[in-house]
Amino acid sequence: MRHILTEFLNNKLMIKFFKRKNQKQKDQKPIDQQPAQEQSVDPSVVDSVQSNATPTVETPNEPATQVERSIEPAVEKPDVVNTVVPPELLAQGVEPHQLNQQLAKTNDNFGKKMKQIFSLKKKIDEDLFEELETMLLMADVGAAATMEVLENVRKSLKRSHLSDTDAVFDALKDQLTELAQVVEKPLIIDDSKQPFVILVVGVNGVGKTTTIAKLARKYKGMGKKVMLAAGDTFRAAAVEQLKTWGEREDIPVMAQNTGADSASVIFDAMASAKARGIDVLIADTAGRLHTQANLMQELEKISRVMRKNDATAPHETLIVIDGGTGQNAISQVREFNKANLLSGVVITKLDGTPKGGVLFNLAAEFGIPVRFIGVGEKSSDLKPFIAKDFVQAIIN
Ligand SMILES: Nc1nc2c(ncn2[C@@H]2O[C@H](COP(=O)(O)OP(=O)(O)OP(=O)(O)O)[C@@H](O)[C@H]2O)c(=O)[nH]1
Repeated sequence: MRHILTEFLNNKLMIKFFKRKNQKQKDQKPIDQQPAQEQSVDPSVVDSVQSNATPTVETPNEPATQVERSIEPAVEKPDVVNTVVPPELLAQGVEPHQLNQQLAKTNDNFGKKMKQIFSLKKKIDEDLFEELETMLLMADVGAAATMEVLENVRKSLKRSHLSDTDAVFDALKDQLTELAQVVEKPLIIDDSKQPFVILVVGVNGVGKTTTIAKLARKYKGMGKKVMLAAGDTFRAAAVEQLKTWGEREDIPVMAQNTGADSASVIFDAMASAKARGIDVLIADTAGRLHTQANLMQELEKISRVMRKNDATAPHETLIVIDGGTGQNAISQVREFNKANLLSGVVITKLDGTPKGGVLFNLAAEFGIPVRFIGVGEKSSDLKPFIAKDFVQAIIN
């Protein structure tokens, strides 16, 4: 029901936007009479999306014990944020991180566009709000989130009785942060679960295998005993990929032949993990197409079978989505969420796309915690999601 409403709002807003655009074109003065920046909102951003990275797996190659570090020292870049991470998250390996460079393409759609808009609009009027609405829609924020955020900006301006455009800029940033905070719930490994089981789902090519590798290395680096289960039994290549990677990293991988029952591979892996005192078991699943209902049923079956081993498993069901696919990623979450099994999201490839606004869309529509964001191919490029850092990186 909610997505029908969202689509309706989307259509309504887009129609309104294009009507406005046409009207503006009619009203437009000849280009040479306009200040150069007046063409600030560039619709071409919609088409300027980077294509997905080539779907070959490149596994990380730093030593497993390497602790994740920020890429650049904060002191050299005044824009860079250093978040104070609560001690309980630090204990889980969550560190302050700097994202400005990695999210530069999304920044083009937010920070830069906002600065353009505010450099031209010196008073708060409907025109300013229309420009902001256009900007947010173009940045993949989605209709429902756009309306919610702008409505809250209006309310906060009313409350604070502020009437300068700087206040709008700040209010918009605050509202985007508030929305992103809804999904800021880093994954905490519950040590009382032996093993803590993470089931990883998502369609082919989104970066699932790479994410599993990054997670395994991260937890191993934190001193945990990690095991992988090659539950994608549809494709021999997927099993081989995990096995080769596991051998190289000295991480055990439980696998059976192609065509084996995925639920039984994961069930056996759980039993073996228990016997070997493994702390974290990460189970891969087939890159099932969300349109294939039988594959969804299989996912439900995997969860059911896991519970025979441990009534509380899986302790985390993570969907991996490719941030560069925008609305498509939203549809994937919607489909997978029909079985109501998802407990976390990983958004990959945010470094190669201007579509990072999809995160707000996700937050407004589903509210499922975004556990990690992928901002590069190295294992250290899988970052716990911290809303303030994210917003500061895309609006600075
Ligand atoms: N730039 C960038 N590339 C990434 C990121 N995450 C994954 N990739 C790349 O995306 C490609 C696909 O990743 P895979 O892990 O093979 O994706 P998959 O979902 O397992 O795909 P299948 O093996 O086809 O099921 C690889 O080239 C990865 O290196 C990321 O956060 N940023």
